[in-house]
Amino acid sequence: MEDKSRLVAVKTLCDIDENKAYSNIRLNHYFKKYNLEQIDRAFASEILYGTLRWKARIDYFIQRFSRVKIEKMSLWVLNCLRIAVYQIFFMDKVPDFAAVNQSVEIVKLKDKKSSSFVNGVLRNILRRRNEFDRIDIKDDIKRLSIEYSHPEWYVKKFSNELGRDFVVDLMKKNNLPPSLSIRVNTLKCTRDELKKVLHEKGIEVYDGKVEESLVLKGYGPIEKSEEFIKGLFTVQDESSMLVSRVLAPKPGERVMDLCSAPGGKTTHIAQLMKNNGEILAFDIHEHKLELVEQNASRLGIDIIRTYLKDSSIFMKEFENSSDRVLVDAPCSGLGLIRKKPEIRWNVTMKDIINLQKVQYEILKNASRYLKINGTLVYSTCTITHEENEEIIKKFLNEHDNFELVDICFVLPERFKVQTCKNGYIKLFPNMHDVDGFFISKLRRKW
Ligand SMILES: C[S@@+](CC[C@H](N)C(=O)[O-])C[C@H]1O[C@@H](n2cnc3c(N)ncnc32)[C@H](O)[C@@H]1O
Repeated sequence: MEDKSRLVAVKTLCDIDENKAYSNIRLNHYFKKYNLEQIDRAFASEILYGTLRWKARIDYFIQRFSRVKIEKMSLWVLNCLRIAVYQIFFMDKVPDFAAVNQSVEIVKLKDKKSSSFVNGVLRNILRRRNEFDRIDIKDDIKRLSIEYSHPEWYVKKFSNELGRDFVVDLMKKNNLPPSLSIRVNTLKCTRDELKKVLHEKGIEVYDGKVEESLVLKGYGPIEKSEEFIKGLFTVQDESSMLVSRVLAPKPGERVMDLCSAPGGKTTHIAQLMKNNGEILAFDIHEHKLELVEQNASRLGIDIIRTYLKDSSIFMKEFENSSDRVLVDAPCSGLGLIRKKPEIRWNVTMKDIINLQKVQYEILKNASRYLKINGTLVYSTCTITHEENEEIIKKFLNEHDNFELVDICFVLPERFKVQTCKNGYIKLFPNMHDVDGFFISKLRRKW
């Protein structure tokens, strides 16, 4: 089997469909297993992420040309069809015959007798390729769901909450691969210094919207670069960088980060504290806490102590002890659809409702670890009001010793939306060109 890239894409797609696996983790697993070169990794990633993004649209088209219902196909067969359709309609440089033949070859690896079926459907599709844009659905929500390849519940929910035009714009943005932002490790160098070094290496690099961010275009495997290994930067989205800025920790303070892994914000907090003070970093997963430690060590940070704990259970020993507490809560992740397109297919409304419970418990506990006048930041990488505004509203109803605090002055101009003076912001990829995020800041009054 020559074509390992496409094979890796099909295997990863099947893992995601079968086990709700994370795309990046499975992809890396197969990259190593099949020993893929950089160029093949890039090709596999493009096919995988593109297919995931356009899955509903691709499936709709496949169904039109197949007598067998999609639900009746094996995942192996279906994903071989999907990647071929993606290549035919979304990748200019792939010849049709290569897309078709390679999928037929991959099907044979597991299911020889289905190869003629796959060949037939794909040849049919090629003959009537001009019909790809035809969507014969009257219902507006259902049609948008196919046209922009998002689940119906998503289109319905956010059309109601944010308006139809906004959601169309959001879905368009969700379907575009984002640029890569990195956070300069200001403990080791300045933004200008790192920019110069990367520029000299031929990387297209620009100042980002946050003080310590750089945005890279057309980058390679940046995490293998000498600068990364030396700890001069961390890969982090700009909206995520704003969280630690809103927390605004100072050198010498004690900060608790209750959901810390893999440490993006924890290490940023350490940076803002000039590696002076104390950060207690909690998480429920041991293997993820190891990442916090590895990241801290690479970045030259030594004020972080990790704790394997369930933050939804109150820890009496930390009561009234901290200047600042961060709750970067586990959430549905719907703000990250650009980077992890599978999230849209894996999350359900039931998940969102279930997450509310743990989010609220962690926030409630967090409030008890603060000293009087202490700062509490609650953030998520999702855009649902259930996991954001509703949590804060309930918290304030039950905690009259807390108030929301104006955060406008810490935000770069571009992010100053109306609500920031009321103590919170919600960021959207289509409005702010960053991951979708919610950030709120509270103060303990007494
Ligand atoms: C949004 S991620 C945190 C990202 C992290 N703050 C960063 O910037 O790199 C949420 C984290 O919460 C952890 N988590 C989930 N439930 C938890 C719980 N009950 N107690 C502590 N951590 C939990 C997850 O393992 C995950 O690492």
